[in-house]
Amino acid sequence: MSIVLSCDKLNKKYGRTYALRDLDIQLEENVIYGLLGRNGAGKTTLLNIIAGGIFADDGTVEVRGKKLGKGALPEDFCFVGEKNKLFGGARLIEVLQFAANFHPNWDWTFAHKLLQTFRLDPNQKIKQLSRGTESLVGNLIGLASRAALTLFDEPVLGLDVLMRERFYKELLEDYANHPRTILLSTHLIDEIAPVVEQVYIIDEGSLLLHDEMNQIRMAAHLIRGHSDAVAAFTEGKRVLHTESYGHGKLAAIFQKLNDGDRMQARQLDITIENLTLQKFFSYLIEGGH
Ligand SMILES: Nc1ncnc2c1ncn2[C@@H]1O[C@H](COP(=O)(O)OP(=O)(O)OP(=O)(O)O)[C@@H](O)[C@H]1O
Repeated sequence: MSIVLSCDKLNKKYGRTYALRDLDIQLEENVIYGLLGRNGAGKTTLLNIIAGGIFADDGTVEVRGKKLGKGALPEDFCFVGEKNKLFGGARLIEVLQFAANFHPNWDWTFAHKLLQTFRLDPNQKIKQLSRGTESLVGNLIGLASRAALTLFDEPVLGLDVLMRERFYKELLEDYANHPRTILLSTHLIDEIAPVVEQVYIIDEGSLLLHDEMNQIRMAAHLIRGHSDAVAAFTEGKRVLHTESYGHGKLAAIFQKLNDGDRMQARQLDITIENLTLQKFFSYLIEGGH
């Protein structure tokens, strides 16, 4: 598969704080990625560097094998930022007409459908929109642009459940017909689990994990049983977190289990459950360094 975007050893410091530290990220063609990290992990900094809004102190960004110069934008690219800088005095339709000029694959039929789906009035002035509605305008542009590389920073922040669901549905349906590279940065981890194919998890500006969602699903487990049994079962496995209760213990592990492991679990009277992505993320951040 070909690489669309490659960030190599990105560093960005604000005073003494590292916003990014030796961060490597590679995005392949036609994959939906999740970019996960707690507050201040460096997600927005990374996206802003790719989008040319700020400069890295060190490291490179390459788009389709070509180094991105200072201030240059990737070709056929759309960045939907957390704070949309849309023109307050303009009407929504004017903003869409402006955006359409920048995106060679812009689809007006899809844009009009999204106006209805997101219940947006094309004649309304941007400054009259609520915060959530303004996010929807950004999301509409991100989807209708059909850019080969689309980055969304917290796209569902401030949206109600119905609109969040509509956004994910539209994204998945359109992606199925028009595959492209999409990266979604978000806090709402369990919500994006069914949407994304791969995740990058960053913490304190560094990469903690890059994996396919399917691999995570197959390897993230919660083990429960007698303390000695859990200790015996988890020996040699990657343990992210343990907790004791009475004579019992639970352990969060990140390890694919084979038939032998499952037989051992039965013999030791141990139960195995799948971890949600949210739980896996918390345990990984707390103890997985
Ligand atoms: N302009 C700035 N001046 C000083 N420090 C900054 C600036 N922008 C970001 N930082 C710091 O850099 C680090 C990374 O911030 P960033 O906004 O990239 O994180 P984030 O993962 O997007 O967080 P959130 O999910 O809360 O939006 C944080 O410690 C933040 O305080």
